[in-house]
Amino acid sequence: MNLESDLGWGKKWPAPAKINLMLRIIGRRADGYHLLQTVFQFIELSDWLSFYPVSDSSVKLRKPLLGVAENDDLTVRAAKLLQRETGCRLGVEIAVEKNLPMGGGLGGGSSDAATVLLVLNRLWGLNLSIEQLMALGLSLGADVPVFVFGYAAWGEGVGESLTKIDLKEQWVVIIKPDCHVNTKQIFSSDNLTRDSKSITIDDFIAGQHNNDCLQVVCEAYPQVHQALADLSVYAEARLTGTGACVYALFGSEEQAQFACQALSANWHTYVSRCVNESPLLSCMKVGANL
Ligand SMILES: C[C@](O)(CO)[C@H](O)COP(=O)(O)OP(=O)(O)OC[C@H]1O[C@@H](n2ccc(N)nc2=O)[C@H](O)[C@@H]1O
Ligand SMILES: Nc1ncnc2c1ncn2[C@@H]1O[C@H](COP(=O)(O)OP(=O)(O)OP(=O)(O)O)[C@@H](O)[C@H]1O
Repeated sequence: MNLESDLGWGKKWPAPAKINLMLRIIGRRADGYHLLQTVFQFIELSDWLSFYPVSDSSVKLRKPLLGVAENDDLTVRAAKLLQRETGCRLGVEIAVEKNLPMGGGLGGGSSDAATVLLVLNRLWGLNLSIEQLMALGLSLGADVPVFVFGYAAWGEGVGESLTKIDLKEQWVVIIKPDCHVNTKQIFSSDNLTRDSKSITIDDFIAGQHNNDCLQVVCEAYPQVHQALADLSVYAEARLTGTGACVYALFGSEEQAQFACQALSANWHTYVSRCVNESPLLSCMKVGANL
């Protein structure tokens, strides 16, 4: 193996999805962003990113995503942000294998950005700390910090104040209804609950799983309402983030596959495993021991 591949150039790095196990909106900041209480857990379902050296300081995508201009892509924005912040003059070509549905509430774009921050920090030899990368990530989107943090977390603030939490690692069945939910549109709704009472981690563990975006999302997107109804035949069905994906947790892979198979006649479904440590973090630990 040569030095380039030892470092991780050309290797495939995961950008896993997240689910929100509950989401409460407890206030709103002067800039319009909402103050949340949420619980993040990762799932193994991932996009995969590879990085290739280039001879100049350009940042480019091997193949831009359909419907996303190259310079708007969160991967490109993350790489350019790192260059700006550190003065790094190295460039990169990024290849993205996109598996996570866009506008699904699974945080795919945010996770792609976090993978770029963490992996290029290593490949470009920048030595930024996790805290510095989380702060940079926050400027790209409220969901980016948790993917840099790398552990299941109780999230507060706009989602950036994170406390590690150990959750049961169950199996998850996800339905992706045939619609893209625009996060900004949901957070702008006049009908959104913005004054939920704060709860504690113990309240969540005792069973408070509500998502304050649920009603507004279901009113705007009847498919999401129908997906929740169909999934709740098998287990408690919940919305992740602002949707559109809905999910249910199962104690075993067999139970999850059973529900998934029945639902897949009418819906686009996924089965995956919930994990407390981000698959990216697990991968980076292996890399660090080379
Ligand atoms: C719904 C969640 O996915 C839950 O994890 C996140 O809160 C959303 O995170 P995100 O998609 O990374 O959000 P951003 O890209 O930062 O913001 C998208 C839009 O959502 C709104 N937004 C987002 C997060 C937040 N705490 N309050 C907000 O009001 C803002 O209007 C913003 O214009
Ligand atoms: N690499 C990327 N992957 C996915 N979407 C991206 C990416 N870069 C930019 N975007 C834009 O971000 C939007 C949200 O995509 P994402 O997959 O993160 O959905 P989401 O999980 O619902 O997140 P959000 O809550 O931000 O809407 C997309 O519709 C797309 O326009």
